[in-house]
Amino acid sequence: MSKVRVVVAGPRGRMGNEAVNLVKNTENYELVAVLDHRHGGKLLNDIEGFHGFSSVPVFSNIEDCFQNVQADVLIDLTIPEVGMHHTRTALQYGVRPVVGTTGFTNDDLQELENTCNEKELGCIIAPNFALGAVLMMKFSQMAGKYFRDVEIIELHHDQKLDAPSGTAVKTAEMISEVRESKVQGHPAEKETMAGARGANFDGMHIHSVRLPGLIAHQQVMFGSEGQMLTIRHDSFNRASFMSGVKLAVDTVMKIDTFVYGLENIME
Ligand SMILES: NC(=O)C1=CN([C@@H]2O[C@H](COP(=O)(O)OP(=O)(O)OC[C@H]3O[C@@H](n4cnc5c(N)ncnc54)[C@H](O)[C@@H]3O)[C@@H](O)[C@H]2O)C=CC1
Ligand SMILES: O=C(O)C1=N[C@H](C(=O)O)C[C@H](O)C1
Repeated sequence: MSKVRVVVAGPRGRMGNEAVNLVKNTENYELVAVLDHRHGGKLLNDIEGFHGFSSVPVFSNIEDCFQNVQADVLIDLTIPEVGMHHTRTALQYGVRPVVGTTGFTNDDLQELENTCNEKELGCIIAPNFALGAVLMMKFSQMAGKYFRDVEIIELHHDQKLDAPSGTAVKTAEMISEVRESKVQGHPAEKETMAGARGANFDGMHIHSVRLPGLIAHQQVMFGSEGQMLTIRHDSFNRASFMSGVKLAVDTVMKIDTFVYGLENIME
């Protein structure tokens, strides 16, 4: 069986670094290139912290990359604007994107879905690759059918750029598919300090906590008369995301559609 040829975008990042090691340590994967805006023209081996990658070229321009290297899958773990450009370009070159980068807009997602349909090419966008987090979202969706009052509290490290997290947005979207709409709290509720009630998604509130020491955590709280249900997931390291990245890479090779959320491919 031929190997899956993978390009990783963002190799020096916290997630990109884990993804490079995942590809390196997976027998039927081959790391054919990386995309890094600072080190184009080098070999990955020449970048501090990477050893044993003497045959892996670094590109700063994705077009150059796909014109020079044959790839099957792009794993993108960068920032939203760059991730969107990478994903669009990968699809144009027939390379299947697996995207963990968060912060894409609904318009971005719609555009990518349209392109995938047009090209009949697989693409997986997953706001969270941790299988436990995906279950946390699914369990929250189940609960949302019975509890209309929901507060989502996501907690992350203080280097995170986007708020609320992609996971919190996806959780709210999934709950709102089954929850009867409700504006929560007192009808006359007034914030005496802006932001006190967090972001508002269909009447549900989302609160973003940022602290050094945290990695990625979320709890979804459901309240009702005389009872409360809390569903919580914690990622204590970035390795927690890698089994989901592998599932996505393996799956994207077999599909020709657009998938938003790992829950759609977990059996
Ligand atoms: N789906 C999931 O399970 C997870 C998703 N994430 C998301 O993945 C993304 C990366 O997260 P981290 O690795 O923690 O961030 P990080 O800050 O450690 O890494 C960001 C990467 O983007 C690259 N980058 C930054 N600006 C760039 C530019 N202008 N052009 C090209 N590359 C650029 C950096 O070189 C770096 O490699 C974020 O969007 C984050 O929300 C993070 C953890 C899990
Ligand atoms: O930036 C992070 O760290 C994470 N980002 C993703 C998100 O925005 O949901 C996934 C996970 O929570 C870690």
